[in-house]
Amino acid sequence: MALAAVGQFCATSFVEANTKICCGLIKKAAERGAKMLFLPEASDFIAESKEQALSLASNHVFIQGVQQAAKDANIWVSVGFHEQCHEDTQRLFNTQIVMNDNGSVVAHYRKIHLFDVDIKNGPRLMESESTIAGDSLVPPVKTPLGQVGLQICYDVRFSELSIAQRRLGADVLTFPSAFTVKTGMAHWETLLRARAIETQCYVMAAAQIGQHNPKRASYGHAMIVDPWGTVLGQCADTQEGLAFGVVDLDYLGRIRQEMPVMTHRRPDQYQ
Ligand SMILES: O=C(O)CNC(=O)[C@H](CS)NC(=O)CCC(=O)C(=O)O
Repeated sequence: MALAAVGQFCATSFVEANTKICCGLIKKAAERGAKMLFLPEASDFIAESKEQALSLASNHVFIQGVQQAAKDANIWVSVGFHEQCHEDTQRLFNTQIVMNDNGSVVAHYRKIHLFDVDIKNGPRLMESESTIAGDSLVPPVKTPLGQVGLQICYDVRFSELSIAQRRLGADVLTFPSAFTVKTGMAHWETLLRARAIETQCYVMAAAQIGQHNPKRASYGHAMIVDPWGTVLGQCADTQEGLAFGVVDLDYLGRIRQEMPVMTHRRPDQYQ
């Protein structure tokens, strides 16, 4: 059994300020006894324009700061950030990394589903204009919580990816996010709990919250869901903070044994 934490805050275009907030959350999570902390998607910054994002991504203080904080606090950390691409200098990857309690990166995933949507009365976001889609599913990585499968935000809507992670051995699914307020109100908790229930995995959903800039706001409600679909912890509605939950792999094993949905699947019928 190990304690996990998810973080929630409002990133702006000030990379140093965002770094400081993340390092503070890392320290607090470790002081409370968490073995691993999950931070949101795009924790390094939320930019106001594509041009600003490209210029901010050249600043490497964020990852270095988070690595040092993880090492100092002796805690594993998952975090989302914008990653530069050497072949394409006009777009960035939307990336999640997992680092161990020494600050060394042990897993690296680039978001494969891009959020290109245009909803009546907002939001309209065209992620592919500024982001390069990743092209590989990353096998789960061994952590103090168990095997953690990496996905990001909008990926949560594509259940095939979660099923694939479960097949590869995931105990925990992670969705660092910056959900829009409108889609978050309608879908966020339902999607996360559905992924937890159908895969029988813990779900760690760190989230951005609040008004990042005049054009952009996020829903928040960072939460931890257990493999039965119970919400173990959820961040307060309006502020920066942490939520905690115990990951119990014996409980997870019992749920999988009592209702072995993975062995009941009939891919012969669905494909
Ligand atoms: O823009 C950045 O810098 C970081 N990237 C994001 O915040 C991404 C792309 S715009 N947001 C989402 O995927 C929201 C998904 C969502 O809200 C839903 O699925 O309903």
